[in-house]
Amino acid sequence: MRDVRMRGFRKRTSVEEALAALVSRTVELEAERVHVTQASGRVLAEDVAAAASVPHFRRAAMDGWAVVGASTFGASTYAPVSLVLIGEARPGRPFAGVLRRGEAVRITTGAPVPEGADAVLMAERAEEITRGDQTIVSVAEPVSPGKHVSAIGEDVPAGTLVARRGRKLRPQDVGLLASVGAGLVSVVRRPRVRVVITGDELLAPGSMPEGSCIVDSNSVVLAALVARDGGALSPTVRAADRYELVREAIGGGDEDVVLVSGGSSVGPEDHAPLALAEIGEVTVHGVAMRPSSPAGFGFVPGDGRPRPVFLLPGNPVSCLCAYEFFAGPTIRALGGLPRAWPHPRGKGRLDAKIVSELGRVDYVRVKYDGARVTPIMTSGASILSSTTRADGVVLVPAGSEGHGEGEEVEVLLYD
Ligand SMILES: Nc1nc2c(c(=O)[nH]1)N[C@H]1C(S)=C(S)[C@@H](COP(=O)(O)OP(=O)(O)OC[C@H]3O[C@@H](n4cnc5c(N)ncnc54)[C@H](O)[C@@H]3O)O[C@H]1N2
Ligand code: MOO
Repeated sequence: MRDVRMRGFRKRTSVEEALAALVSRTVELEAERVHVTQASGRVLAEDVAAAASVPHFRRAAMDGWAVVGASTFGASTYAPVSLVLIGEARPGRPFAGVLRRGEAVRITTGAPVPEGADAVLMAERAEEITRGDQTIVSVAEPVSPGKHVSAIGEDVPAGTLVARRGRKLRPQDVGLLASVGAGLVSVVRRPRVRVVITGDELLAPGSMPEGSCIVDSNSVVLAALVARDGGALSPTVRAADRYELVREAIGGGDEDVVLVSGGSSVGPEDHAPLALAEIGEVTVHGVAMRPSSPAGFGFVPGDGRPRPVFLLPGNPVSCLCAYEFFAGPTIRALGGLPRAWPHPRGKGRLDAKIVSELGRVDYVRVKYDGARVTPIMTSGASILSSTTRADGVVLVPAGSEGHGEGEEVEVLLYD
């Protein structure tokens, strides 16, 4: 690779071209089977059909008595109908016999409705009276057949498709999968991600900034972003600004994705691009975007597939921005999720213009109140607080020189 250090970038790749190079070389990982109790948040790798109906028996929807509806017809407070109580049904403890007209079985919600019964009379609509050695259910109101009886498959009939391949399973999805009898579920393997933090000046998160050292914030941001995108993070690797150490940190390990923070640019200590070129390939270095123009990526050989390595500029906003444009979509795609930015979107009118350059994509931090979009002025790539003051970002496409005051724009919201 041509060493661009201290010479600068002659040509920058467009965001579009850079993304295309990633799309063509990063495909969904293989599936693995996990227990349904561990499947929330995972992406289904296969369609799942219900192996069993829910419910798989006729189920009482109310507490009361199971009856033959027709035997209560004509009942009123003045002329109650008497039914003979012949037993009890509880959830998990069904009534074993067959119920006939004129009979009642005490039943609680969730219990199987006895054979012969076709309705459940609510507890409020009748009362039990002891008459001799019999218990009589005195019914003051008729109940129609079918009332308060959940049919087999009312919730899910057996054989129904309950979740499609590609779905990111939500808590209620895994609940439904469990209820139809799913045990092991086939999900897309989570991409394993290695974060390499370079920089002699960096102290581990949790430290107090001191002397000429600053606290590494990029690994904290990246860890949260990787988790958001479904990646499984390995322990952070810290490399001092020495070529061999950076090369070892990038090449070591067997993670599916490597994120390298810092040392991406053209200074004498910016070893990451050269190290990547030595152990693999630099596909893109220098992108027509702001911030993050020194961003890049390439591939190192992996077990059966090339593993993408992302060069994320050290400046905190640039690091976040390069992740969002390139690493995030790739990690999501490897894990079976859409590449598209996961941010909720809003629309609003700019109350100040945004100036960009033709051919360059801009990542502009803005405040957004649901209607007005205000670009944040102090917005250098080293100003991480510009992203915490912002509610979201406006992306200015390469084909635009910016947006005028009053123009309607789309905002990608940070939460
Ligand atoms: N001659 C040129 N110089 C620079 C260019 C250029 O095109 N030509 N690009 C500038 C831009 S833009 C950026 S961005 C930076 C990116 O450089 P590096 O990726 O090599 O980043 P570093 O030099 O390592 O660090 C930059 C800055 O960020 C701080 N930093 C680094 N890592 C972290 C971290 N983990 N947490 C918090 N802050 C971090 C570091 O201390 C520096 O202040 O290059 C410009 N130069
Ligand atoms: O692109 Mo640098 O990423 O502006 O600070």
